[in-house]
Amino acid sequence: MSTPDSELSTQENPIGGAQLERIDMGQLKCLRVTTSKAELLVAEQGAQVLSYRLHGEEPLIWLSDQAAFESGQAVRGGVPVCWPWFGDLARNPAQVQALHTGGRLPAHGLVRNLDWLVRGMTITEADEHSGEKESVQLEFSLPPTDASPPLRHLPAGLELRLSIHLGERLQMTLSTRNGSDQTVALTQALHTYFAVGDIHQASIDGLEDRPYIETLEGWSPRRQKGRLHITGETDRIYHDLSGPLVIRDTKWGRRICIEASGSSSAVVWNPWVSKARRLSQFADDAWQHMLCIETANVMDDMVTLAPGEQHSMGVTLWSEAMGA
Ligand SMILES: O=P(O)(O)OC[C@H]1O[C@@H](O)[C@H](O)[C@@H](O)[C@@H]1O
Repeated sequence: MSTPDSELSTQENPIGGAQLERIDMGQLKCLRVTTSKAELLVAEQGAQVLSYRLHGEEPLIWLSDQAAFESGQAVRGGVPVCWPWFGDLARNPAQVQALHTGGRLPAHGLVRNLDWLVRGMTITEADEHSGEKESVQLEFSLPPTDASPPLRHLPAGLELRLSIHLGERLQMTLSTRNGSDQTVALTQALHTYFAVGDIHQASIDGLEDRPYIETLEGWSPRRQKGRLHITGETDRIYHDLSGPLVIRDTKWGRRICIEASGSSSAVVWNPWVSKARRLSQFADDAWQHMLCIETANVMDDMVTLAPGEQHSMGVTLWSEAMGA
């Protein structure tokens, strides 16, 4: 059965089974979802998933031990939403840059440290008669562009939503609708920080033979040879992706599977030793236990929307025991 928003108490779902609670983490209002299989924590600021773990297992999504839960500051870890540009605006296609001539132009766009609106929370209980599976659905939207000062330079009527579905797997879908009267070009990412037992024993399948941009060496074009092992600072933009990406984590004996839709590019990032020391909310040795694989629409994979058009980019995550 589904529980409409109004029936959800701020403590827990009185029906039992899956629970949804409102909690504060420092200055941030958060939603904590607990199902029979997993726990998920999401901040209303940035509609940022902060952590995700299956009960009894290591976290799938990494959250920094030094995370600051402060208003106006993106949290280090989880899944920050990068929109309507990814990374440094100056590195984006000319059509994307052309839309942003006023206001602040921070790395990764404008929305990861804004308060989003909670549009819906739905709990579906398992029902063996109907075959319904237990799940929780959260719906967030960005406030209208004219209601939030950092968004006022965007074309009026541009809308952004994030749907988060927690069932057997975690699914996130970022949808943009161009309700403005002009064509809009944007880049974006679901900047997922994955947790790994030991980066030296982790590798990524699914990038073999794919073209990529090596941002650490003059943004030069390269081609991936074989499976990717992370052996130093890594900051790459992969293109022409089609199948799932898989993190093989030998230390924790599991695979994390990442299936994207509406996206053919991904960013792979690990700061390694010296950049780790310069990062905010990041312990000096934290690089050993995280790996970002960011489901994206970047560079030639940017999204162009005529008035009235919409685009959705999604990612589904799950883990499997190695050898299974
Ligand atoms: O520190 P930030 O702004 O959250 O960015 C973290 C990293 O995000 C990655 O997406 C970029 O490719 C890196 O270059 C960057 O360092």
